[in-house]
Formats: sequence, structure tokens, C-alpha cells
Amino acid sequence: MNKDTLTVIPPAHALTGRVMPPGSKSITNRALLLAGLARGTSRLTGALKSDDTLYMAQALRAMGVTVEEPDATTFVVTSSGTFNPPEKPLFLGNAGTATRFLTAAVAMFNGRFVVDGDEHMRKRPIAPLVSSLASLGVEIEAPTGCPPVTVNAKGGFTANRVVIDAGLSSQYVSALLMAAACGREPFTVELAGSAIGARGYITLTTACMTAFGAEVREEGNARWVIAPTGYSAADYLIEPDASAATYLWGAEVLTKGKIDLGVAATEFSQPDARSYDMIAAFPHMPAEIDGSQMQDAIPTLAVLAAYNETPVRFTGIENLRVKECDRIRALSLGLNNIRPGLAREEGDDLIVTGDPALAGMTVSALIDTFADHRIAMSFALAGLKTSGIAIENPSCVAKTYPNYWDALGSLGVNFERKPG
Ligand SMILES: O=C(O)C1=C[C@@H](OP(=O)(O)O)[C@@H](O)[C@H](O)C1
Ligand SMILES: C=C(OP(=O)(O)O)C(=O)O
Repeated sequence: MNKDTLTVIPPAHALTGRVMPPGSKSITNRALLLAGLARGTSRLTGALKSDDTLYMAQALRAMGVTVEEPDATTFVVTSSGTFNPPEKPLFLGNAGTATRFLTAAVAMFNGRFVVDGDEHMRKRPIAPLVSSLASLGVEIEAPTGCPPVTVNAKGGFTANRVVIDAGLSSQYVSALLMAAACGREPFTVELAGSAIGARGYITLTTACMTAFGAEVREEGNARWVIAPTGYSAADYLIEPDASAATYLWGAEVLTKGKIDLGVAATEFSQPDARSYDMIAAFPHMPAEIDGSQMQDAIPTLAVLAAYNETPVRFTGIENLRVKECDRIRALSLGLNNIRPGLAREEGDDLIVTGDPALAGMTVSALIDTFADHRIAMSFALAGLKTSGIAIENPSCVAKTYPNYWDALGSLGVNFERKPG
């Protein structure tokens, strides 16, 4: 395990300047997959290059797709529209999107595909997606309920309707929707119950599918019908990452600065942009925040809440327990490390008792990131106001925002690095 630490030195000034967040992880990984499923050449611009998207690109290459990288934000994808069985398991690190999306997509082709990830991914549940695919006649197994998943693909599904329980992850639904357009007949995806975290990610999926020539019809709020169009190659501009933007918005309000992201909060189509209003309300954030539709923004909001005038209760966040780590636990451990009593768990709710007096204080807090990029990036915000906050394993930000520390540095933030 990486024991390096990085201590943020609270800047003596407000943070001002221009920092563009990188391209959206969610959209880049959808666009890469759909470009790989399309026959022809697609050009994806404004893309994110980070661990999560490079694992997706690498997996496509291993299945015979050509993925070129002419510059730091472009992928050029040339495909026959078919995935060939790879020689080795597809290794996807801890990229939930790549793992879930590819598990369904490979079922549309022929041969043996093994979808695997790192030790964290091997603890993240995939059983609901696996059993839905099995109900469609796909020969598939994941003995632990988590990756590795082995798919003996036989050219698609033998039924034209599936029911999926998306309580643990909306990515299962996105995975089925994207694969279904490669089928032979119209296909219906139906939710078991209407509960789904971050429904906005489904909207991202259907928008991306449409851009690559698919036809999806939403019926009510729990059923989608996908036409068997396959995909067409497209040139696609990817918007900046809204989850990455939350750290910059947080840095701005905490230091009373002005950071120009080059994009307004209202211009994002990603769910986490909803958190902007709550961040902008700091230090008078709402007493209760329902995180169900902006889950990846919760670490940012929870760390801000530690400096808020009044307490904040976070609800609707139960599936934060099955992200890159148990984020409810990691947040409460980290906050209590800064000051005992700063946070508590009540069932799956997180309550953060605001303490504006933390600003300007010196503490001695080593933050265990559990190798989770969002825990590292959000606790760095605490370091902007409180001295002595050391982030362990800071390089884990490479999952979605490899330039994060440089971005803060460009705004005048200094760090003290210690090798482990
Ligand atoms: O579809 C997507 O791009 C994502 C969906 C969300 O995950 P879950 O659906 O697992 O909650 C989110 O947390 C993840 O970072 C990206
Ligand atoms: C949950 C996340 O990622 P994923 O599920 O795509 O691994 C995230 O980026 O916060």
C-alpha cells in the first residue's frame, strides 16, 4: 500500500484564477465504449485521460479496437463494431463504469471474456447485473458476486426483456441499455421497483447512445425500450467533469475566492452539478441534504459541512458504502480525525456538526483515503483552512483527476510531501 503523504499548507490568500476541470469520466467512458461498438472512426474530444478511462481504452484495444491518442484530450477510435475475445482477462483497475459497462457489452459478441479489476473492484458488487444477464441466456459467472466475471458469449441475448435491480448501482442499467442496441430485436429494460440512485446517469447514457445513432424510448420512469439499431461512428465533444468541478467550487467558497472554471454550473448535464447550489450556500448549507441524485459530490459537501455554521445531515447516501471504499465510514473517520465529534453515522446517514472555528486551527490529522480519489480530493479542501491535514496516498486522485494537485498548485496552494 502507498504510504506517501501530502500535507496541504493553508494559503494566506483567497484562491483566484482559472482552472478548467478535466473531461467527464462518465461521458468519456460511455463515448469510448459506444465508439468501440460502432463501425468506423469516431473522434472524442475534450476527453478525460485518467486511470478509469485509460483502462477502458486498453480493454477496447485488447479486443481488437484501435484507440489512438493524438493529444492530451482526444481519443480517435476505429472499430469494425465487433469485440474479439481478449487473450488475457480485461483488467479495469477500480473503474466501476468500465467494469459494469463492458460486462454487458461483451455478451453481444462471441467467445470467452473475463472482466476483472483490482483488489477494490473485487469487493464491489456486480451480482444484480450478472443475474440479469443470466436471465437473458448469457452464460456468465461471478462466484463471489464481485469481479472477476467470466462471460462465455454467444452473440447476444435470447430474450427481449430484462428486469434489473439498480438499488446498488445505476451503472447496471446503463450497461444493459448500451449493450441492448447491439441486439437483433427491440429490447426492454425495466427496473425492479423505481428506486435508482443518480437517475441523471441514465439520462447521460441515453443522450450518449442517441449521439451514436441509437434510439431509446423511456416509458414512465422505470422502463426503456431500445431499438436494435447498433451504433454509428460519431465525432463527440465531451463536457468537463462536474464531480471534479465540485472541488474547485468548494475551494472557492471556503477561501472566499473566485475560480473561473470556464464553464457555468448550469451548463453541465451531469448529476453532480446539482450540488452547486448547496456549495454556493456555504456557510449556510441546508440542515438536510438528500445525496441520492448527486452521490459523488457528497465527500465535497461533507468536508465543507465541517466548516458550516450549522450541522448538516446527509440522507439517501446508502450506496456510498459500495463505491471505491465505504465513503460514509471514510468521511466519518477522516472528519473525527480532524476533531473528535465532528461527524457521526446514524444508520446510513452521515451527520456533520459544523465548526467554523476549525478555520485557522492547527491539528495533527492523517487522513486515510482508502485509495479513494474523492476522499483525497475532498479532504484537501479542509487543508485549505486548517493546518496539519495530511492526505495519505495522494496519487490515488489519478483515478479521475490526475492533475488535481497541480490545479490547486496553480492557484497558489503549497504542499509538503513525505514519501511513505
Ligand atoms: O454511470 C456513471 O457514470 C456513474 C454512476 C454512479 O455510480 P452508481 O450508479 O454505481 O451509483 C457514480 O457514482 C459513478 O461515479 C459514475
Ligand atoms: C463511484 C465512482 O466511480 P466508479 O463507480 O465509476 O468507479 C466515483 O468516481 O466516485
